[in-house]
Amino acid sequence: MSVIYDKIALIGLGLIASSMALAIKRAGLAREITGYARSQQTRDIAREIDLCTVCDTATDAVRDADLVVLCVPVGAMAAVMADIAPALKPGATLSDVGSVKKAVIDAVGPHVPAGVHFVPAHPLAGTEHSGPRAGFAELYDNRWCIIVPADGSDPAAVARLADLWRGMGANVDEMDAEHHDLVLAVTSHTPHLIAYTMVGVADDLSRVTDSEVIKYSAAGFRDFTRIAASDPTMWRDVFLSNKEATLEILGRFTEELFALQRAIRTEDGDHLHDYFTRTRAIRRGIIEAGQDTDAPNFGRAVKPR
Ligand SMILES: NC(=O)C1=CN([C@@H]2O[C@H](COP(=O)(O)OP(=O)(O)OC[C@H]3O[C@@H](n4cnc5c(N)ncnc54)[C@H](O)[C@@H]3O)[C@@H](O)[C@H]2O)C=CC1
Ligand SMILES: O=C(O)C(=O)Cc1ccc(O)cc1
Repeated sequence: MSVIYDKIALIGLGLIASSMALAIKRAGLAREITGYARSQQTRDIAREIDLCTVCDTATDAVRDADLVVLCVPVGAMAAVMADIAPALKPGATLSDVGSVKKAVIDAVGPHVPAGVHFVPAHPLAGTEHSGPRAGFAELYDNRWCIIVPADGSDPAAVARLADLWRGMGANVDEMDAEHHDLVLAVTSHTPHLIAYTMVGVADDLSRVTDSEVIKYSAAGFRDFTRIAASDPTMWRDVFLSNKEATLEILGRFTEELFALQRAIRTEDGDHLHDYFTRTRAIRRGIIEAGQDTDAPNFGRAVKPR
């Protein structure tokens, strides 16, 4: 791989940015990587692990950068952008990795100076861990990165960012923001909410079940607890900023749940059997289509020890 951007600036040095820095270095995709995080502690850790050139202000990090990537929680993107906007180099590309796209485009877009190319993106890869120590170079290998070109995005800037993500190991697709947010509400956001709920229910019952919930956790519940350990700030922001699509999917989810609840109450075994037969076919279809790669879901990646 060869250099795609001379200088890349990563704002927010958590799981996603640190994995980007390691994947960029692995493939030699940039000559220089700078980074900034709000907390002194995070900057100190990033320096200690030699992640990138860590700056004490966001404006120092983005100065002269050819690509700036916002890697902060979705709700923090607008404020960060307002701070760095005057320091962006004309002709630079600005991107982000937020889990929601329409709200980010609406919040960040108005701050983007003329002459800066805004190309939002979202890598469909992550874990429940946070912070600069959580990153690993393989996180994006064989995962999807969805690029969501804003209206009037420069095709050359889009193609260059796609090359960067491919260089980091990802497969790249394009989608519009609204469609992205609906697809992610189904595949990621609502499942996270269900996991949070299930773990909350188990916790509410803990007086009755004592420690048995943990002791006898089968794989399904263990996955729920893993997901429910994800960063609370990040997920608060995801739900508040993908409100419409999440509520739409939750509405459908509760309708189906009530139908299953009724089938159990009325002992309608045919309903249950038909439903589970249908869902099994969906799972098998995913496997036959080769969509289920080494990890059973895109968030299953585990940091190699
Ligand atoms: N964690 C995951 O599995 C995935 C997360 N994302 C998205 O990536 C973004 C970053 O997530 P992670 O790296 O997981 O989070 P993280 O919690 O590991 O890191 C976030 C970083 O942003 C910094 N930060 C927070 N607020 C800030 C502010 N106002 N100004 C400057 N820095 C600030 C924090 O200090 C931290 O360094 C989020 O927008 C999230 O939606 C996308 C794909 C997967
Ligand atoms: O850890 C998991 O299971 C995930 O689902 C990771 C993840 C979280 C948020 C995203 O926007 C994309 C991927």
